[in-house]
Amino acid sequence: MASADPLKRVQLHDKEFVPFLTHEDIHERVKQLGQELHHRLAGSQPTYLVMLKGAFVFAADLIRHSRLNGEVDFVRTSSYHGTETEGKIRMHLAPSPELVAGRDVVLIEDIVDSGYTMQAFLPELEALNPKSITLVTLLHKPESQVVPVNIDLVGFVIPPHFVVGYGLDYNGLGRQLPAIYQLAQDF
Ligand SMILES: O=P(O)(O)OC[C@H]1O[C@H](OP(=O)(O)OP(=O)(O)O)[C@H](O)[C@@H]1O
Ligand code: HPA
Ligand SMILES: [Mg+2]
Repeated sequence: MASADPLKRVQLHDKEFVPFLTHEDIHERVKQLGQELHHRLAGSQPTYLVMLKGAFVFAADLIRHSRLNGEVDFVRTSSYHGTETEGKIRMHLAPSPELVAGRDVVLIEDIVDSGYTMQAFLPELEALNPKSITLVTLLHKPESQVVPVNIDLVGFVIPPHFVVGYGLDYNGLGRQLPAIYQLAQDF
């Protein structure tokens, strides 16, 4: 995994972030994940369920690389204030039941960190009776995970530092960055 230029730090609100994964690292891995999805779900017309807001950039790339003729739907939850989860998951937008019932659902997350979001959301999704659920996350922080989550595909296993970019935010900022950065004060 190539490391990004250490000189290009970014400032978001009160915090500084240092490069961690380059756009090229991410692009290469997302392409592989798309190909893996293509093989796993060959012959299916899945529903891609995108967890807003964080997963919108990853999902846009992953869906195109998977080359499967599926439908897209969106879910929106939130729980983070600054760099910490509040532990309480708020549901702002629920999935469309008709796009889940009897369908192969590809649930697209940007990150599984504490696991609280998936712990709260997966039972709600299962209650809508999908044919199958394939959980894909770009990033996974196993050392930060508090509750167990069954993840089917992981882009990068990363250390327990707060990250931004490629859809992920710090208090709303940083989602537009093409690369991924880690919180500088963690080093
Ligand atoms: O495993 P967890 O500790 O629950 O963290 C993962 C969740 O946290 C982030 O969402 P957030 O609540 O920040 O909302 P956002 O996607 O709108 O930024 C991220 O997008 C995941 O959905
Ligand atoms: O490290 C993170 N960065 C941004 N959002 C997040 N949501 C959970 N963990 C993170
Ligand atoms: Mg967030």
